[in-house]
Amino acid sequence: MATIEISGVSKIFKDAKRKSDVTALSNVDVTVKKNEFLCLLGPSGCGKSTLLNMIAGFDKPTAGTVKVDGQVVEAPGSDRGVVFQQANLMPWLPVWENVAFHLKMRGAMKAERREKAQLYINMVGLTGFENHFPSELSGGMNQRVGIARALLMNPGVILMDEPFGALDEQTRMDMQNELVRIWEEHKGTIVFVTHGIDEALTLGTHVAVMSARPGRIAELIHLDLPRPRDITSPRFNDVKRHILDLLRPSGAAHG
Ligand SMILES: Nc1ncnc2c1ncn2[C@@H]1O[C@H](COP(=O)(O)OP(=O)(O)OP(=O)(O)O)[C@@H](O)[C@H]1O
Repeated sequence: MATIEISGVSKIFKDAKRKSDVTALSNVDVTVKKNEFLCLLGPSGCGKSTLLNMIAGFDKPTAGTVKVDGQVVEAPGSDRGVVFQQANLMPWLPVWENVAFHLKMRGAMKAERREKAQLYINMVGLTGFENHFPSELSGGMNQRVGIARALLMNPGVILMDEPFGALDEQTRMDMQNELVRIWEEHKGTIVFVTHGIDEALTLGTHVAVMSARPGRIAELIHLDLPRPRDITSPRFNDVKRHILDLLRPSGAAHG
């Protein structure tokens, strides 16, 4: 069964101040199967975050439906973990308490929280930093904490909105490799928003190339490339060239 089914989804934002509406998404259909890794790729403003927010349950479509495991999404839920561009950690809590935060909300005892947190801290490569505070860690490490926090609830779906966008190039590449390793180990369905073509091609099993105004899926590409992905390989560059064509305004119009 498909994990995520997006059918005929449109989103219109009412702009009362300017008396004009913004059609952020128009008639989007995408299906993401269990354990697939879908990258939403497209230019700024094409509606990537809007689509992700609707899967997360932060917002609702104007038309169409978003289903996760057959249920229409009405609100956020622990079956979907979300990682944003900024980790949004609680600065007054040490790493392990941030990672186990949702468990605390559920009333879990300290010993259980500490034990569970350690599993996921180890998984994201932060062993030894359990008692550090967010301000004592680098941006990349803070993002690892955010990823560990999302993984801890063992959600079937992880939604990531440009999680490595604020990191330097080297850290971003390290984090991409880490994420693929975690995904291969942990499994689960991932939807990952990016405007980096190399990032999408390094990570995904699929890339949904989006075009702007109004946002729609120009093409859903299945990435049949071996892992680890070699960004210098001819096949990688063939797909990259095809995506660049799709993203050109004329290509998108015909896509
Ligand atoms: N709450 C809102 N109210 C009004 N318009 C909005 C709102 N949220 C998004 N939009 C508009 O919808 C369109 C899509 O925005 P969205 O943030 O989803 O794009 P994006 O592809 O994620 O962009 P970026 O890559 O720059 O983050 C944009 O034109 C944006 O201005």
